[in-house]
Amino acid sequence: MSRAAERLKLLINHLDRQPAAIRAAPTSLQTHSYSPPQRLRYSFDNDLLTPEQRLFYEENGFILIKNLVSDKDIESFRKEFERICRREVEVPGLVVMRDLAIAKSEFVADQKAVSKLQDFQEDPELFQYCTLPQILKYVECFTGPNIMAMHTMLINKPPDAGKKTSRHPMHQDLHYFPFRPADRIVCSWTAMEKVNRQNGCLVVLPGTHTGTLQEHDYPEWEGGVNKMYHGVRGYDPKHPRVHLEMEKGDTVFFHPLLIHGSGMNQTQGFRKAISCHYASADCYYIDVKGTTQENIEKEVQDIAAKKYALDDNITFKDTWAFRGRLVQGERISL
Ligand SMILES: CCCC(=O)SCCNC(=O)CCNC(=O)[C@H](O)C(C)(C)COP(=O)(O)OP(=O)(O)OC[C@H]1O[C@@H](n2cnc3c(N)ncnc32)[C@H](O)[C@@H]1OP(=O)(O)O
Ligand SMILES: Nc1ncnc2c1ncn2[C@@H]1O[C@H](COP(=O)(O)OP(=O)(O)OP(=O)(O)O)[C@@H](O)[C@H]1O
Ligand SMILES: O=C(O)CCC(=O)C(=O)O
Ligand SMILES: [Fe+2]
Ligand SMILES: [Mg+2]
Repeated sequence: MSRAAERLKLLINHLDRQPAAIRAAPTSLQTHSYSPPQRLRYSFDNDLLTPEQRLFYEENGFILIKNLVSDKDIESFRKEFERICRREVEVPGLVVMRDLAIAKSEFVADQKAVSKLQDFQEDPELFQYCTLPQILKYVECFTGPNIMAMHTMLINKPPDAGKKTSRHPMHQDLHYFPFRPADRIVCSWTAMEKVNRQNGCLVVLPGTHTGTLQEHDYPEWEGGVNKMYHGVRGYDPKHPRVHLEMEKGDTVFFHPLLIHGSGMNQTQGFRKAISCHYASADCYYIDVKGTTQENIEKEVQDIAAKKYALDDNITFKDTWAFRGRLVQGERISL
């Protein structure tokens, strides 16, 4: 048995030997030196993840699966992306985002101007990504059997125009989400081509998923920051980080509290990735009033009011409830 498997077995055996009363809650029986072992809190066992993989996710907050999405599927996402850029298809609700440096310039050809598509739930070709059975099998390990696709993106990180605006500041995705519990939310992010340090791969701070949601603000960057690209306040660049270099089709699953971002694209190519945030259908909405998420709620409501041409009464919760789509099991509270 591998070391990880042994540790996992020990953890479970040790836990199962504890009296229920001690396992359940701190009581006067417990001394201060006794710290009860934790059950594996971040993942379920559905015979897919190996003990090593579960432990890795528990400790690091992400897991990388090689070669999970076929070239054929990726080519179909790429073709659809190009059709959208050429305006051959119109997708209800789709947000087409341009990089700050490009949005403010008049001289860039249209296809190259798109840095991100968001909310492609009404595009059957792209939404195919969110329903791929091999992805959902992994997602189920974190969400359980009833699964909602809550947030969809195709990211086309442009060559940096010289102002470092192609960077994505370090952040926790949970900052954007008014639903909980965090442990039943997971992002899948698939490289549509080779991604490396040169073209701005994902950068993660391993283990940060065990912390709490931090305050987010626009970082004070000289060249500016894209709309809604908030970063964790007081980011410490000395914190150990891991660059996730990936091949086409490789997929990383990560926890919504994991601090991550991406560096600038120093190549001439457009670095492409497709992603979906999933949540258990029995997650519940929260009110973010009085929390660190108030600033993003306000920005989202201002944009949504314009986008959907509604009055300003659209709630943060509603913006999520009508974008979310059931992809497995039954729709419950989201
Ligand atoms: C887990 C989730 C994590 C994340 O989602 S992090 C990223 C979140 N990002 C988003 O949600 C996308 C935000 N972007 C958008 O909604 C749209 O791109 C945005 C900003 C509304 C602009 O869209 P449109 O209105 O269609 O574009 P437009 O060309 O008419 O521009 C209107 C005004 O917005 C400005 N703009 C456009 N893209 C920008 C950018 N990237 N950064 C900052 N400002 C930007 C643009 O210059 C224009 O401003 P002005 O009216 O000329 O002063
Ligand atoms: N003040 C900040 N607040 C939030 N995130 C930041 C801040 N400064 C840098 N980052 C983010 O930290 C990550 C690392 O950025 P940085 O450009 O330093 O290195 P890199 O591009 O990942 O690697 P390399 O050392 O190869 O250039 C990127 O995601 C970047 O957007
Ligand atoms: O693809 C990237 O650069 C990271 C995108 C990201 O983390 C996000 O949009 O939340
Ligand atoms: Fe993110
Ligand atoms: Mg860099």
